[in-house]
Amino acid sequence: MTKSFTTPQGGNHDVLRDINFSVEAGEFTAVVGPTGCGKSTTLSLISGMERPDTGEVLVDGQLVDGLTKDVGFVFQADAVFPWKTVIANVAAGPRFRGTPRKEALAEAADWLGRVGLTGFERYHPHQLSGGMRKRVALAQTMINRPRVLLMDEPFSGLDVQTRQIMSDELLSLWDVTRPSVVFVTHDLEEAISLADKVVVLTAGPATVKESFDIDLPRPRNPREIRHTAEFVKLHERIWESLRDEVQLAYRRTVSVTPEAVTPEAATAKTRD
Ligand SMILES: Nc1ncnc2c1ncn2[C@@H]1O[C@H](COP(=O)(O)OP(=O)(O)OP(=O)(O)O)[C@@H](O)[C@H]1O
Repeated sequence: MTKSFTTPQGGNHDVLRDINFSVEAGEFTAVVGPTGCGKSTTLSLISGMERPDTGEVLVDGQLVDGLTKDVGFVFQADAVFPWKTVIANVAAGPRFRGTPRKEALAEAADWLGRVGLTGFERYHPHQLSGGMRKRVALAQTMINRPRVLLMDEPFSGLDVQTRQIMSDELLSLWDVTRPSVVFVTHDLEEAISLADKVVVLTAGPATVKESFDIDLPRPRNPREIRHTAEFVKLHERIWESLRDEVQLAYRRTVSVTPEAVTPEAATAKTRD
């Protein structure tokens, strides 16, 4: 698929160019690429929030044409309702679909147990730590049992230890309903430790540069697997592919002068 946006100057900014990859049912795919290359845009197209200019997104062979309940989304920012209690946040999806209140709350309590938040049902999100709010967001999404789970840097903003604990918990939750996952991250170690496949995107316009199978054993402890020789070898191979794109994207940002601030101008400048 291809996607362009109109720039504030009225020009055309090609964000995705012939991007093409598939995720098998129940597969965990991580997408890495330099900053600003089009990763979030890719997720918006898969979710149906945005439409591609050319090409199409298929989920289970069905054309994606707008948001569906089969696709769940966890963003960088916590998408929880600040005025609702933790349990009401998690019960929101089933309630919205018409599940009776008592049943929805029982189901929500169950999911809160799975993410280690039993006892915090009556708290409000601002009374929780960042890691706990992420757990609420995960339970809020997983309770809907999406067949496809899209995650956009879900653990950014958390400290390193909490991030690793959340990775661990994510894999345990994923095991419960086994959705197909597309997980966008800047962190290559995080990508390898979680995924079955890592897709490397080029500096924008994004296209798939290479795709790597991660044949590390499961069940996996994402904290411990990082110290194995197989992990280090995979990291070296994938970083080799990603490094050039990161450097290209970086050179573009530093070569943009105040009079050449449009993305097209920046691209033209670095490609001279
Ligand atoms: N709605 C929009 N209108 C105009 N331009 C947009 C829009 N959405 C994204 N862009 C542009 O598309 C490019 C890719 O953005 P995107 O957020 O997809 O990148 P990303 O790889 O997720 O970035 P990061 O890693 O920094 O989060 C950026 O240059 C951005 O400015």
